[in-house]
Amino acid sequence: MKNKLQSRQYTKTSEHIASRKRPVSVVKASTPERKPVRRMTIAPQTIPRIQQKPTYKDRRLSILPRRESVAPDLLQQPVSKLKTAAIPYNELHQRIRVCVRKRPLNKRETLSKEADITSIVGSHTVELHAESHVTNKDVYMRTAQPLIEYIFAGGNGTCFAYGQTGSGKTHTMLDSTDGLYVLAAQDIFRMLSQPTNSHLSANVGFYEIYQGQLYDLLNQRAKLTARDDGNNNVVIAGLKEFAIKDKEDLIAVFEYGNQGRTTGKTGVNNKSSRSHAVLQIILRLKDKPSEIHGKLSFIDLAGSERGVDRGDANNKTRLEGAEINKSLLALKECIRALDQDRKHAPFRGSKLTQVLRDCFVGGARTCMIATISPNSSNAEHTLNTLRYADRVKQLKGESDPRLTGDNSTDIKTELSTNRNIGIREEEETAEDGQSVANSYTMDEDEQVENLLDIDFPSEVAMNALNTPTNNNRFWKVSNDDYQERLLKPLESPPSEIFFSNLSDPFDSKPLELLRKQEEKKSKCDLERIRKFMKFHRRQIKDLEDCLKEETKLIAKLSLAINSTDEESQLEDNENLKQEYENYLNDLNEISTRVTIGMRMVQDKAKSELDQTK
Ligand SMILES: Nc1ncnc2c1ncn2[C@@H]1O[C@H](COP(=O)(O)OP(=O)(O)OP(=O)(O)O)[C@@H](O)[C@H]1O
Repeated sequence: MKNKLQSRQYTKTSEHIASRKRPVSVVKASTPERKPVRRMTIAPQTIPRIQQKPTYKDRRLSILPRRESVAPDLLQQPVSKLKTAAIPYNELHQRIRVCVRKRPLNKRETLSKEADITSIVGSHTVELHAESHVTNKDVYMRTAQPLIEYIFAGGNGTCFAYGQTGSGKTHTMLDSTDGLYVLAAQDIFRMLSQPTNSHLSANVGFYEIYQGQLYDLLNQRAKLTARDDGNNNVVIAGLKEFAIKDKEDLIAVFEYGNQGRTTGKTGVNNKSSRSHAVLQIILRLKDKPSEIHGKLSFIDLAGSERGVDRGDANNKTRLEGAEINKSLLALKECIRALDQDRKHAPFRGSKLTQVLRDCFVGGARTCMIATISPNSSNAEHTLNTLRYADRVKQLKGESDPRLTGDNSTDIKTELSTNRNIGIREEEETAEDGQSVANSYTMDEDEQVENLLDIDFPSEVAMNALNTPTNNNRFWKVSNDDYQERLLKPLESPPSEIFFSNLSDPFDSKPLELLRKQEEKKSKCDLERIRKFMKFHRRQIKDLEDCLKEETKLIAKLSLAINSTDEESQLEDNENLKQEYENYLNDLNEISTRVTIGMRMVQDKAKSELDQTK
């Protein structure tokens, strides 16, 4: 492979490849002794009920063919044939597709006799609910493959995996044997070999977002900047691309870049991604290589995690975890804004959302793969992921006939009309923001709390996995019949049952537990007040930090202005322009943080007020 690389366009980087025997920045976490993990156990008597309970079957849920029923040679066919053979045509016209994928129980979970409790989770708004026997190839057929034709028609496609740590995101997206990117490459090169596409060539770029900074994984981790090209497209300035001629080239380049990816060991995953990775396959016009014809991005998000998932993690891992959660919160905030049809979505809230912006707005096609773990101790994570998936699926735009299954619309025409459509990305103002998102100085517990607890109200929450909670935000029911069918059987034991290891679950004495719960309530009130005060203090501190940062920004810009020669050379002007642009970008980010923080206080205060009434 190396020879092949050297003989082709990789000669420039062959030294890098040769010199990089070890990953450049692999986080070498110590192998900590695992602390006992608080497990959520589900009382055995609830499990048969869960399994018997029929899944809520949604009309829109299309069940993936089982592995054995997928024609083995399906992938050998041209995509256009597949369009009619395996995938309904209108799927190409869906703006956002959502798939939920469950991984099998792992060895540790099997050994500790954890049950697979997710077989009943039917997320009724997603296109695909992939059980654990489903292969990457199967998932590919229903998610990324419909995007291939779209990028050849000149569009942008994005496929991203979201889920808790250890739930199978990397396995799905970036496995070097049958990750979605490998399967996509097969189809892309098959399409490229057709005479109609002889004017196109394929390139690859690969970068990661680590601790709020972009790093080029194919260029010695050079720092990168995300910019807007003025047409609502995100451009990663300085990203190094490599021309690729076949699938093997792509795998080689990927593996080279992947050595530089930041990974680390957590309590849940021995090789946990500590960064968000973005692999892009870019189609360019051969006679005008500066122009992008179409682009397909595979995004392997770092997993959401709680303190307990990190095991006995060192400080660095904890900080990484906090940053990961923060960026995922910012993503959630954008999805929320889009869903509420707000004029501005806070895409500048984090680097991740800046980069992901063009897969949610404009004419892009996006597919989200929500990965979930099957075991009971991850049930809350699982629910959270499902709520996320559900909310993404319900994004506005689906009702737009151009984005649903209007077969009469030619993809190319649609693309040209869609190109300039898009929600303008700007920082949100206090008036239109309705945020619960991030705060840059939240401690990690608070961040996790926000990520997991303040959530989208969703019907998905009404499945059997829902842990009973005092907070009834998730239990909004519009339809009596629905409540009758789904909620009633879930009138369940008190939440302690789900959180404590009962020696004999059949002797759980629910009445006694209820009494204890009542006793605890008065104590909780005081705790709650203290918790809120702590949260508020942190918000104030964050606000102060933001103001300090703004003052520094102005000082820096003044310095640049003062040191610019009045009869300036062209170069000086260029520098000043760049300085001013940086200043405005930074200011935007800080303002978003301030707005989000203030909104967060407002939301939380409101909810406290409701609870104290
Ligand atoms: N569908 C699957 N079938 C078989 N094994 C799987 C599947 N999904 C995940 N695994 C295995 O589970 C482990 C964790 O998966 P992976 O690293 O992909 O998780 P992740 O979601 O990317 O985690 P993190 O966010 O911590 O990076 C790996 O050993 C992987 O091989």
